[in-house]
Amino acid sequence: MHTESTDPTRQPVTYRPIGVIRTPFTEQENTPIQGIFNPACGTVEVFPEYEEGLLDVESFSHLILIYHFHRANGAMLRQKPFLDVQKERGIFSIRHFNRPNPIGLSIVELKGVRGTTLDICGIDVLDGTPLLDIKPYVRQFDHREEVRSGWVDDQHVDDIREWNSTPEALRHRGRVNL
Ligand SMILES: C[S@@+](CC[C@H](N)C(=O)[O-])C[C@H]1O[C@@H](n2cnc3c(N)ncnc32)[C@H](O)[C@@H]1O
Repeated sequence: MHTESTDPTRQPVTYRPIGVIRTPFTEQENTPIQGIFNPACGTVEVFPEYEEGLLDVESFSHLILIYHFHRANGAMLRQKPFLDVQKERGIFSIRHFNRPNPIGLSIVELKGVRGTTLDICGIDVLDGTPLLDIKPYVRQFDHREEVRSGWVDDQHVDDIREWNSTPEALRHRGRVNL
């Protein structure tokens, strides 16, 4: 999938983690497929050199965490998503961790700030996931009233929390492709 090129737009990009996400999850199969499914809590441990960047973070109820799927195991361009096991979808239409650049994002609830440790809930990542960035979730920027959700709408899933407790969801609990 990688193309050797001198084209400046195709050069590798390197980031250093700003911290690590601590969660109760050690196996992919047992990790929530989206944080909204499960109120699981954990912590974000920001490395000390970034402490100043946490100024004012405590005034937000929700944060967007951007991280590296460090246990991804290969890039794919098509996958069957969790909610639609019959049909493959393009990787950029689903949230699978095996992506060309294994970057994930989670909107989490911020419960408290203790120095460089953030207490969070609604997390869907493995323990030890390297954190790349934190952004505030801002209702005025991030919420949209009228949205289309592509193949997810086709599954007639209006409230994903309700779907999550159906027998169908329980049967597919081991699949983690959404
Ligand atoms: C479907 S992804 C969704 C993550 C994120 N909310 C998103 O939309 O980008 C969540 C799944 O990724 C897997 N996962 C979580 N953390 C991971 C990591 N650090 N490396 C590899 N896979 C991970 C787990 O199986 C989890 O159920």
